[in-house]
Parts: sequence; structure tokens; C-alpha cells
Amino acid sequence: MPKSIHLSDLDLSREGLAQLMDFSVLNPDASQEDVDHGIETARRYHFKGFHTNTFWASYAADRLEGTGIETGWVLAFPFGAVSTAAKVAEAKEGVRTLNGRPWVIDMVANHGKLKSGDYDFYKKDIAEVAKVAHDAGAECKAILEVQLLTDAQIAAAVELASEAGADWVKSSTGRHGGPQLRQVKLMCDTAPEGVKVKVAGTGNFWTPMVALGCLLLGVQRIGTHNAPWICDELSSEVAPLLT
Ligand SMILES: O=C[C@H](O)COP(=O)(O)O
Repeated sequence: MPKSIHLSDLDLSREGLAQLMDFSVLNPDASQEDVDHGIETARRYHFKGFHTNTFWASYAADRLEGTGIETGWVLAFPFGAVSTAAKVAEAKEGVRTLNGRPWVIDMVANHGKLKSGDYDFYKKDIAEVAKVAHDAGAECKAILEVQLLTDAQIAAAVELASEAGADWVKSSTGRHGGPQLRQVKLMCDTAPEGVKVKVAGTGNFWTPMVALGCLLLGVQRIGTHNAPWICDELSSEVAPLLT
């Protein structure tokens, strides 16, 4: 379980916060100009990762070469309701496209199968994609879309994804709303040792202070188009109050 941490343990400098953030440009209509602007922003803040639609992932990785910034391969995005074979093929495309550079798979789990109680399918679906990632030396995040789930389903999803070998459990795609803070806490409380928690889908209603709340709960990554706002606000408004 990721342990909750004290405020004094957090590096609230802009640079420190940026290393806890995956900046995203994941609108369905993201244009080359939008992606270029996202890449430029990712480089300027030196975010941990940059996530955009897979069509643009190779383009982004080329332009992030040498920065150490991870390119995200957002798989079965945003619904996750495709066959496991299609997910595995997409994962292999990610290997062909991004291997040799810093990259990671963020895969959308099959929420409908979880809700149908088909836990074996749900777990195997994640396990097969995680294996492709791990064989290529990359990490795999499983996106659970927790805001669509009951608390019992969230706990089951975290456990199944962890057993399937996901390195991370991630709350949401951001395309269907975002999690409540108590759902984030449930994820942190349920995740076993060694499985990290990422929160995403922060939308426009989440504030930098809520992001800070997530980090204090033990969240190890925040993925959002709001990453610059969160870094700027926390480093310039909150950090000085704590010195
Ligand atoms: O996977 C990351 C999503 O883009 C996060 O969504 P958001 O930008 O609405 O917070």
C-alpha cells in the first residue's frame, strides 16, 4: 500500500512537482499544433511524462528524445471495451513504435467485464498487456475508471490489476469524469506493496489543493492537462507558506 506522507516530505518546487506529473493532451481532436504545444510545455516544465493520442506518440517521442521525459502509450483509450487480442496487438505496436526510448503503457481495463463479475477475464486482459510491456522493459498502468465503480468494485479492480502484474493502478482516463478524493484514498489503501497509484481525470473542477491532497494520501503520479497549473500554483502559492 502506498503510504500517506507528510507535507514536509514533499518537494513542492516546480521542478519537484513536475517529476510527479504526466502532462496530457488527449482530446479526440488534438491537432499537430496542440501536440506541438504540449511537447513544448512538457519540455519547459520537464514533466515526468507526456501522454497524447497514440497516433501522435512516435512524433512526440522523437521530439522528446534526450530529455528523459517518458512518452505514454494510451492503450484501448478511452473505453477499454475491445478484445484482449486487440489490446495485445496495440501493446505490440507500442513496442515497435517506442521501444528504446523512455515509455510506458497506460491501458484501459475492461470495466464492463468487472461489473459482470468476470474477474478471470478482467485479470487476464490486464496480464496479457502487462506481459508485453514487461518483456519490452516498460511499465504498465491499468486504468480502472473508478468513478464508474462502487467501492467494492474499486477494491476488487485494484486487487485484480495488482495480481495481473500492473505496476500502477490509475484512477481514470479523464474522458468520463474523475475520481472523488475518498475513491483515491480507497485505491491507496487497497494497493499492495510495490503497486503505485496514479490519479488522472482531474478535469476542470479539481484544484491544485486537491492534487496536493492526493499526493499526501500516497499518490505517486498525477496525470492531467492541468499539470502546469498545479505545479505553478503549489510551488508559488503553497510552498512559500511552509518555509
Ligand atoms: O490520462 C490522463 C488524462 O488526460 C487526464 O485527464 P484530465 O486532463 O481531464 O485531467
